[in-house]
Amino acid sequence: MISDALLETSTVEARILVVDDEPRLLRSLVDLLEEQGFIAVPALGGRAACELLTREAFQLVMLDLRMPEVDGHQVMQFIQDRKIETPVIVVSGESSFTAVSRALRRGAEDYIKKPFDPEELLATVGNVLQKQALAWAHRNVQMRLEKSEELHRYIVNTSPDIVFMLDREGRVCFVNRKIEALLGYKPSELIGRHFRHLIDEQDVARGTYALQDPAISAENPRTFEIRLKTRGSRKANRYFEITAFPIGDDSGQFLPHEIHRSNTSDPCIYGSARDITERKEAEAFINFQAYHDLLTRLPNRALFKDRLMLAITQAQRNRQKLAVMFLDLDRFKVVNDTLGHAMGDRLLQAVTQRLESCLRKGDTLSRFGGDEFTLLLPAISTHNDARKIARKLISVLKEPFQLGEHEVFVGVSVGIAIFPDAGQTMDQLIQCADIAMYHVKAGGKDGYRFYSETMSIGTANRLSLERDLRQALVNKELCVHYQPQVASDTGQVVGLEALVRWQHPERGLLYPRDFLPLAEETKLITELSECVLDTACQQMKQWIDGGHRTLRLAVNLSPLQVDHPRFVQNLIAQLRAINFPPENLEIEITENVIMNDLEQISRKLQELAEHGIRIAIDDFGTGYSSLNYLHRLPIHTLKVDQSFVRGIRSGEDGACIVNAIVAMAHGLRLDIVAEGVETDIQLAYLRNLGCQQVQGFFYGPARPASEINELLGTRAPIQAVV
Ligand SMILES: Nc1nc2c(ncn2[C@@H]2O[C@H](COP(=O)(O)O[C@H]3[C@@H](O)[C@H](n4cnc5c(=O)[nH]c(N)nc54)O[C@@H]3COP(=O)(O)O)[C@@H](O)[C@H]2O)c(=O)[nH]1
Repeated sequence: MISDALLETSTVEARILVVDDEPRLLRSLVDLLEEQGFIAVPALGGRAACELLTREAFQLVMLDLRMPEVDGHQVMQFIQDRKIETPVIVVSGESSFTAVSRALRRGAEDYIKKPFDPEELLATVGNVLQKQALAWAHRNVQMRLEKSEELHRYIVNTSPDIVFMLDREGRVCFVNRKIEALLGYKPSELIGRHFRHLIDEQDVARGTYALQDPAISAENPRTFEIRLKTRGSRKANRYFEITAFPIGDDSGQFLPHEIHRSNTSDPCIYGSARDITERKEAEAFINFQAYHDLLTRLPNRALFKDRLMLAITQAQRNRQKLAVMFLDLDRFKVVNDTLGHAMGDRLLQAVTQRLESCLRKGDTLSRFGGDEFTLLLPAISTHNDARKIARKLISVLKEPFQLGEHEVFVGVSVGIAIFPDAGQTMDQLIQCADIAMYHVKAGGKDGYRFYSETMSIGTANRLSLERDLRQALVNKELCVHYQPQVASDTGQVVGLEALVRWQHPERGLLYPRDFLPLAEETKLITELSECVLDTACQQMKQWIDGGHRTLRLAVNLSPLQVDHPRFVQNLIAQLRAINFPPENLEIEITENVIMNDLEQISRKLQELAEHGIRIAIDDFGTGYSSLNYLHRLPIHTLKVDQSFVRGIRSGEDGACIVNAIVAMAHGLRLDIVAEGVETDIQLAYLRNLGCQQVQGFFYGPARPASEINELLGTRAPIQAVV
């Protein structure tokens, strides 16, 4: 190894090791060299020379050949073995061809014959030293170059970006090792392949065009985003930001070694590719979030409106129809409130899946908020197309949902608005579908309706109706009608259900379906129900005091009323105020009210039962599926819903359900009242089944108190209304 100090020394200051076994000759050679300004170090014999070469560095060795013990050939062997890179000039009395060629083969630079000519010797020394200095300088440059290339190679290979070069045809001439980490290809397998093979199919045209653009230059590089294909990775492609520009013709000489070995022509384009996959994914997520509902992954309101606007434009252009549906889940609140929000979320996801299973590719289902969905069916031919889909949606949601260990039932109310009949604009169509949906809800839920103009009139009237309802409570326009509950075996009236009516000054007698949904929406229901309870209790008190001691009053309670924190105290206070016997009162609540908050309801009902008030479950069998609560609550009566009673007449299924409910009520020792009895066949069937009490148009509708007075006055069994 050559030390830097030696390299920097001029040939004049060179240290020269002079080796001879003849002291006189040695001295004269040293003197001659020192006179010329060299630093001459004498070594008397081969052994001394080897010792000095081991310890010190020299730029030249002047070496005698024939020496005792260690001769000149052995010293050269020593120099060779130790890889000492000091040139040797042999100064010897031997001049045979064999001796000279042997010395030169061993590595001697030159050969001077003794006795030597001082001038010739000095000229040879100067030549060898200069040659040596040149060789060392060249080696030095070479080493620096190698180091520099190594450094650049390191920089290129450890770059966080892919660095590449392409030839004029677009074939890869060079690519750094980063490509393996990012895309899974070894650089060697890409050399010679066209860059286009790496580009994702969707971006090939854009990518190749960008690289061929004649406008790009080193000063004006082209930067573009593109997807590159991966190999052996979970992702099929990754996003890159590529910066590329053409390189000059003379760049070839600076190129990495491997380029020259490849089967490509000269590099023409230099580029770097930065992996921006994470940024792209984050952007995509933010974008997705802005236009989708994260729970269901459905388009949100904004995206739905956008798609609807486009669909309207297209439908207008092609003179086609389209349908907008507004879907609102029935009984979702009950599940959410009773089983918790996590279950509510799972239900919404499951509902989404089922709804999606009914749709075609071009349809857009969106979550509008809460348990509301909207659906766009672009380009339908007739109302019938929308009708079929609506029926399908309703039918798939009818099946129970399994949420963990809970089996729950929801339904859906669907309002449909058809373009252009219902409206011409996006907002009009959504609003009309919403109005139609509201009418489905008001009419008993779980169904569909097409929007019609008359619905809007109703909607416009809602505001005035609300004002009127407030006024009605003040003006005492609400009245109570009573429907008899009759013992199925004797025909005796055993109870009366209080049902509210509204004697509207202009519209005449209104029924609960005309105003109760509005009363619930506006929260006027609490006041209304209290007013009904008060009127009915006062009236019933007169009948009880008149001798009908066991006559029972059944009153419907609204969920809001029951939900009130002072519900029990208020009810008891109300009864006490008129001295009403609590055991003559039966409150009717639906299963949904119970499931709203089972714990709290259970406490409240327990308190009421302790006061002697009876509790009936209204519309039994139509609400929440879990029957657990029957054990946990103080329930006295089950009221079989009219829909099941109707089934007695129309088919086996309805009758089966009635059979099951009556059997269960017997098993649980509960009273049973069958609602909606309209025919003697139904009455006979129920009586045979052991259903003790019935109620329905067979015995007449709810009637004003005056008519009930007459009915009770006769004390005879009540007659069927023919
Ligand atoms: N919170 C309050 N809710 C009330 C009050 N009054 C009524 N309601 C609720 O409105 C529902 C509808 O009541 P209504 O229109 O009066 O209908 C009742 C009966 O008229 C009807 N019925 C009775 N027999 C028959 C029949 O043979 N056929 C037939 N098609 N309908 C019949 O059923 C309704 C009674 O049902 P139910 O209450 O389930 O016993 C009503 O359901 C109440 O929920 C009120 O003051 N407060």
